[in-house]
Amino acid sequence: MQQQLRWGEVRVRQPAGRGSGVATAPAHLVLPHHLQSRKTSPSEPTEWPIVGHLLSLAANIHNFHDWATGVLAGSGYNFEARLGLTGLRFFLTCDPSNVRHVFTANFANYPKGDKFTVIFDVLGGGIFNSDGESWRRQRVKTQTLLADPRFRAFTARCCRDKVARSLLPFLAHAADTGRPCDLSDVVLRLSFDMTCTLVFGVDPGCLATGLPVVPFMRATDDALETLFLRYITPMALWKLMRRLNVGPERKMAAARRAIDSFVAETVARRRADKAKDEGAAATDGDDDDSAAADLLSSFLSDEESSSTSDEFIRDTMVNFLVAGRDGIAVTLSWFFYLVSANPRVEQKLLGELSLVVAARNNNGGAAAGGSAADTTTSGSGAVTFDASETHSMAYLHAALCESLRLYPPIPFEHKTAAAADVLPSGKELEAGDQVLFFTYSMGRMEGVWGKDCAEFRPERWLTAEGRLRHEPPYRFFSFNAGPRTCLGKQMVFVQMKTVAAAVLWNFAVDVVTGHAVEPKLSIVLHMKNGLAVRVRRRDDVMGHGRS
Ligand code: HEM
Repeated sequence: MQQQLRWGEVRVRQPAGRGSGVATAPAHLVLPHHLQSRKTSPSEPTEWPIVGHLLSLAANIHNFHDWATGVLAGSGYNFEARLGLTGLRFFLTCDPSNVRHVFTANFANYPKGDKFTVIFDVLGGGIFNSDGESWRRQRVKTQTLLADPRFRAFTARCCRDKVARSLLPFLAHAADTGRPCDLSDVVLRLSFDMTCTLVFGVDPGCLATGLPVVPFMRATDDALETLFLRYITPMALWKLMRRLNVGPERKMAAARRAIDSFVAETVARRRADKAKDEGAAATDGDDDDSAAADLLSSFLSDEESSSTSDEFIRDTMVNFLVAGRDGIAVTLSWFFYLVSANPRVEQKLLGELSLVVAARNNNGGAAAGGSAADTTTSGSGAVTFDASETHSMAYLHAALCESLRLYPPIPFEHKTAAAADVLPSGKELEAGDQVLFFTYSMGRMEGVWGKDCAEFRPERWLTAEGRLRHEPPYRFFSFNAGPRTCLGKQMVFVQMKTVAAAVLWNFAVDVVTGHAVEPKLSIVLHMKNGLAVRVRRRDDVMGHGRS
């Protein structure tokens, strides 16, 4: 029987006198270098002639994040992916020393770059999409807006109210009917409503009864989905689709129209309200202390904003929306999934919450900084927690960090070298070389997080005294590192702890048996099949309730 040939091997005629027929010879003996398949370790994908690593990528695309993690683990945290004759190559890394170098030490050599700006055109000239002086100015302004004590108080209040008025009643209804729900959709709607309230001062009502389709939310979903396709499609091709208004680019154009018209209407309304308020204040001779604290209002009340174009305001607000809406939702989805699979952690979280409730009861029923009536029970009779109470919950904080380590909402970061450079791992980069930093993989490397790196173990974030342990951002990279570190980190913990505490205390969350939970291939680490769960009221959970 004729022997099956492997890729990269070729049949050669046996020289006369050594028998007839064909025999196989290693490709490197007969093919030019660029036509040979190459592989230096078993975990490394094979590099085929003409297509490079594309075949391996295509074969593993359904399991991309874990496959890439295996490749990086097997190749010492660094790997160069080459896409054959396209000439494209990407250096993949999850090496903390490379992160520290690129994001901090040699930050100036790694701007977002033109490619990012072109792909993410929906972000306009906003902070995510800018470099240099424009970025620096926007960062200072954003820092000021987010650090304003009025905005912080508004964030805590909005989140607690939304949890009490929408989330807990929704879950109570799901528990009473016993029907499963997609918790990842529920928290995405919650986070979209909260983020729109904080950014625009408008709650679009995505988490209303019946979970309605909200065109503005649908438009942002469509835009994010198309952005990922742009990332993996040759630029000339998606630009052609954009010109012809076909395929995903048609969806993107419609999404942009919907986003732009929502933002334009909201900005116009707010400018009109502001003019009215100023007119009234001039008549009364009174300054308005109760002015709205959302970011758009604060932005417009700034002196300079009267000369700021509507286009720039649109870009700024869309960037805030994109920053806020997915991170919280994605983190909470994975958090509830991990907690439901780890009863030991769940019990420790309930134990920590019991102490808060006991302290509240000793205090006459009032949470610190608020009255008992508006901070402890929602309309459905469920208990909510105030930011002043969740602030001290170190174990809950640690469990959220642990979730962010294993499932970072932004699973990879992309940088292009402006000038030639040598990375600490030894990799020599030329100007224009692209580097992909695999945050998802870094959270799963034994050399970085220890032998138990695959386990969900919040204790790794705590000192022996139970205080939070600081992890440098180049190891815990979920919020980025260096001068472009996430500006929303402090506020998202306030929001996520408020949501997580209320859900955990009032409900037991069980993932529906047989439901396959896996990451989606996207620029954001959503769940591919959602998170089908059943919720039960804690009061009804025998032998599993809180102490
Ligand atoms: C769990 C939730 C969140 C996570 C995991 C997260 C993570 C990140 C990451 C990885 C980046 C770097 C993105 C890049 O440059 O490619 C970033 C940037 C940023 N984040 Fe967040 N983020 C979250 C929530 C928020 C929220 C709620 C806000 C508030 C509006 C926010 C504001 C920002 C801003 C303004 C930047 C840009 C910083 C700059 O380029 O200088 N983030 N975030």
